[in-house]
Amino acid sequence: MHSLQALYGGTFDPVHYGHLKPVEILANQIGLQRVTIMPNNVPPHRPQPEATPAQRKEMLALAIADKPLFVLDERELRRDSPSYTAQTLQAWRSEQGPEKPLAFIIGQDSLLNFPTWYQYQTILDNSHLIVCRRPGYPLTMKEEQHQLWLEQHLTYQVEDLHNLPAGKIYLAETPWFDISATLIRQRLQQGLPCDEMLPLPVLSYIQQQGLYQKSSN
Ligand SMILES: Nc1ncnc2c1ncn2[C@@H]1O[C@H](COP(=O)(O)OP(=O)(O)OP(=O)(O)O)[C@@H](O)[C@H]1O
Ligand SMILES: O=C(O)c1ccc[n+]([C@@H]2O[C@H](COP(=O)([O-])O)[C@@H](O)[C@H]2O)c1
Repeated sequence: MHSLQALYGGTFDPVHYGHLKPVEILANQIGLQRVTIMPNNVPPHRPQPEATPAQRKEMLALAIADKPLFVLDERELRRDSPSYTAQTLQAWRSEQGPEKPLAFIIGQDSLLNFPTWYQYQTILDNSHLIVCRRPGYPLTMKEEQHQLWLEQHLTYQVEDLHNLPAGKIYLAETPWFDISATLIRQRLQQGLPCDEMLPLPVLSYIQQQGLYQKSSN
């Protein structure tokens, strides 16, 4: 019996409840024992984050310290080249063997941009995609060919994620959390409170490090 392993990649500049809460709920819904959080080093499709890799890693460590569901994976932090998910998942698949069910978790906004990712079609050869809902983003792909691609891979059966090694896309029914790292960076820069948006130890660390104070957004 192979248990489903899930990887959750992101820039996490900073990590917030919009990352953590949907995935905790998802884990309960579909029976995930463990979620591996993987911060990228060089995000492929966006400017370099404001916080350093070490600071983003430390914020994640603080955020998950009391959450045994999550473990941290530093593999992308150790690479100086762009953190292409296709390459990371290829390596992960080689380590885990061909039978193990593997999944990569993303938010709805990432699904919409997914066809622009490096070698995106190979990602489903190595893992499933699990998509969490996010307010403000449509449920359908911008281009018809990508909508067709999505529909070809969609499953509504949680069992498929546990029984097949890869290849399915599952749109999870997680609640909306209207939080983004951009909003947090902007609010901090304006001196507005963010207590409801991210764990207190992360907020204290941000203040202690003097992060997100200049107007870089
Ligand atoms: N509020 C949210 N609800 C659901 N998924 C989210 C949410 N925020 C982020 N995600 C997902 O988490 C992953 C990592 O996101 P990321 O670290 O870029 O956070 P972000 O808040 O989108 O950052 P930024 O505002 O800097 O672009 C992505 O797959 C993204 O879709
Ligand atoms: O491989 C790619 O081309 C690619 C393009 C955009 C994003 N990703 C990955 O998707 C995850 C979420 O990205 P982001 O930018 O929303 O933090 C993170 O692990 C990124 O490395 C990957």
